Amino acid sequence: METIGEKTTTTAPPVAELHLHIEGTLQPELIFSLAERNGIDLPYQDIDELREKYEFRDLQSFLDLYYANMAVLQTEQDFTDMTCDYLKRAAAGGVRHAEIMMDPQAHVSRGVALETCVNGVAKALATSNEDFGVSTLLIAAFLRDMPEDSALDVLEQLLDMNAPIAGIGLDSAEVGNPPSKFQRLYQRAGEAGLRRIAHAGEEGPASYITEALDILHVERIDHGIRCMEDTEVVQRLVAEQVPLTVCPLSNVRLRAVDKLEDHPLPEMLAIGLNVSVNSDDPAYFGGYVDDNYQQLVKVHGFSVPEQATLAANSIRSSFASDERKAELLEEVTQWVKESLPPQ
Ligand code: HPA
Ligand SMILES: [Zn+2]
Repeated sequence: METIGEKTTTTAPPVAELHLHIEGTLQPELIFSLAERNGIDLPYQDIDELREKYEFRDLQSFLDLYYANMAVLQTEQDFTDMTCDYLKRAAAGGVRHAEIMMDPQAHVSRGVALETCVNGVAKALATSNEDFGVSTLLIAAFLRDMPEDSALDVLEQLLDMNAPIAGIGLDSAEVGNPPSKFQRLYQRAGEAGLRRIAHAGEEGPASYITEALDILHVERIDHGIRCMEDTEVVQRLVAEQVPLTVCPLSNVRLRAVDKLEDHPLPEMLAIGLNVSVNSDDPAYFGGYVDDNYQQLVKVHGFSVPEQATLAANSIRSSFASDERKAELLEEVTQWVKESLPPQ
């Protein structure tokens, strides 16, 4: 769709992807080829049968399949191949910087060594800028439906092995697992100099956002869309410009919103929240970050300037160096010039 006259464009802007689970990039084709490589029997006959399961009722129904499919990830090479596949596709869609979450507990609990999953992903990230033009950071995400002591144990192992992680995150089943459950984990991460982010306000209430900020001292909120239910929380997020890494297609596919037309992102942008657009688990939710942008243009008529604001928010909210941020913000400026109709 090329509708420059309406100030929209088919190409998404250069962005930083800040909310991406690397295990959520496992495409069905790769699941089947890794299963064959590792001699793993899958409970599906073919890719079509697997894809039929991608109809989710809620976050948990997705997580059940997300964790089950990880069974094919056994060797360092498996993790490297998965990460390279994502970086190649993300780069094609305009991603220039990616801060990638991985769930180490989901792998060590399957008998995969911590070094295997960490080194496998890290090997792909080490040359991502040269290979794909994407600068990257790795974030260890911890499972909130497991005990805090399990997370603390894995974090200590990551620190002991000097794992190349920039920060920690908190994901998995949100309701009933409030951020306050992980106060010691986040205190330890802060003492170790790690950046801190957390999922909050996806299915959980706006109060989880407040807990993540005041008890875990996070710098970014993953999702955060349920802030819109609490005026005071919204006012604080606007005043403090707390980054919210929103995932529109994910919210539709996990039924956090009924359809994209109902998504609060346009209002969130309009009232001055510091929002970015991300793909979350693109292999499961029908699109990479550029597909999210294109759906937002199609359904909500996001203009070139609005897309540029979202892109600039993603870059400014990243943990990239100031030099890298300036470089990417200049690319967004150039994208706007190329996307707007000639004066
Ligand atoms: N929310 C919680 N846990 C997750 C998600 C998410 O969006 N994606 C992968 N694990
Ligand atoms: Zn997520």
